[in-house]
Amino acid sequence: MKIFVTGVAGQLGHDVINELAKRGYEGIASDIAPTYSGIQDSSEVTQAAYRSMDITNPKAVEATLTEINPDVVIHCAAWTAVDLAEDEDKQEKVRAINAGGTKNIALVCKKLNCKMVYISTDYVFDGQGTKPWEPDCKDYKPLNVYGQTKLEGELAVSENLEKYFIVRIAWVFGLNGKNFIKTMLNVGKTHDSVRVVNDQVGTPTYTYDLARLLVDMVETEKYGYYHATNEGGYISWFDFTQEIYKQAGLKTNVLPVTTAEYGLSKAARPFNSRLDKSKLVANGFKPLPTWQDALSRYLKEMQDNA
Ligand SMILES: NC(=O)C1=CN([C@@H]2O[C@H](COP(=O)(O)OP(=O)(O)OC[C@H]3O[C@@H](n4cnc5c(N)ncnc54)[C@H](OP(=O)(O)O)[C@@H]3O)[C@@H](O)[C@H]2O)C=CC1
Ligand SMILES: Cc1cn([C@H]2C[C@H](O)[C@@H](COP(=O)(O)OP(=O)(O)O[C@H]3O[C@@H](C)C(=O)[C@@H](O)[C@H]3O)O2)c(=O)[nH]c1=O
Repeated sequence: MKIFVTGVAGQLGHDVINELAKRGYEGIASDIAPTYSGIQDSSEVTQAAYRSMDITNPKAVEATLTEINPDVVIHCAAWTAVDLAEDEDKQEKVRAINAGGTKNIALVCKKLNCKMVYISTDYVFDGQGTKPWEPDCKDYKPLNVYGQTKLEGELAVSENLEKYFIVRIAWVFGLNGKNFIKTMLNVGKTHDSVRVVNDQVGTPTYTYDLARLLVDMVETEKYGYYHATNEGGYISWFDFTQEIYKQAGLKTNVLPVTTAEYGLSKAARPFNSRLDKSKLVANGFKPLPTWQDALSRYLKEMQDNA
């Protein structure tokens, strides 16, 4: 199988290419930079075949994908800076990447009759109530520009293709790129205490674990919508921070606050980001390990790469 992966200079794409290499598949890595610009951790992705491609350029997407003619595209590239996406002067670019870029890829996948995986987010929902969101629920109501444009990307895939997987994930952490854990470790080293919201509830996703599931998926024809995060239960960002400091051996005091009390975010975020993952097991896929276990392996991975 030949698999084209976008967003390899980010968290998830990096681990997807490494998972493909581990399993003997031909992975072609892509991002917007002229050459691979992710972490130099001497893993396979640093040596993989690489194609620079701006997903917002339809001609470039058509030419690159047609030349490569992959069996599968795993589309991980996105604009992921949630607060910044709210800025009036950024919104056009955010939409061009998350919605337009995804449509460009979907249209070529249709022509080539190849499978497409689109990675989406808990932020397509409004977070009302406490019931976990099911993957086939259509009550979309994004609260922010990032979520709205990711939803537009989902629709571009589902309206144009039949051979697709739309996989919604949440609260992502991986070696290569920015995430909440890295932010909290930095804050923890310089502050005695930190305020963290305890009214937004979800479950983190470790890119290393998710990459395994995504490759399992593309080996099948079990198309459709899925939710995938680590197991281990639903938690708040406050709970997550407490466990991060505990496992990292930091003594920083974590103070629980409501989103209103925190007051520093530009973008509104869903309170209820609980994702129902039962469809994974129902369709024969192996769930991810617990987030507590994932966090411990991640802290070790970071230490080994320091
Ligand atoms: N991070 C999270 O918490 C979550 C992420 N997701 C989704 O998961 C997927 C993977 O996320 P993650 O790995 O964290 O993302 P990252 O932000 O780490 O990586 C995204 C990559 O896409 C690249 N990119 C941006 N614009 C373009 C473009 N025009 N053409 C080509 N590449 C481009 C970025 O490059 P550059 O940095 O130069 O802009 C970056 O390297 C995304 O679809 C995201 O929406 C879902 C839920 C949570
Ligand atoms: C840094 C910080 C954040 N927070 C809050 C802000 C926010 O509500 C929550 C998480 O902060 P972040 O900035 O990491 O959140 P955010 O960037 O919104 O994370 C989201 O990213 C996108 C890409 C997704 O798709 C989502 O699944 C989710 O992972 O924690 C605190 O309460 N205290 C703090 O010190």
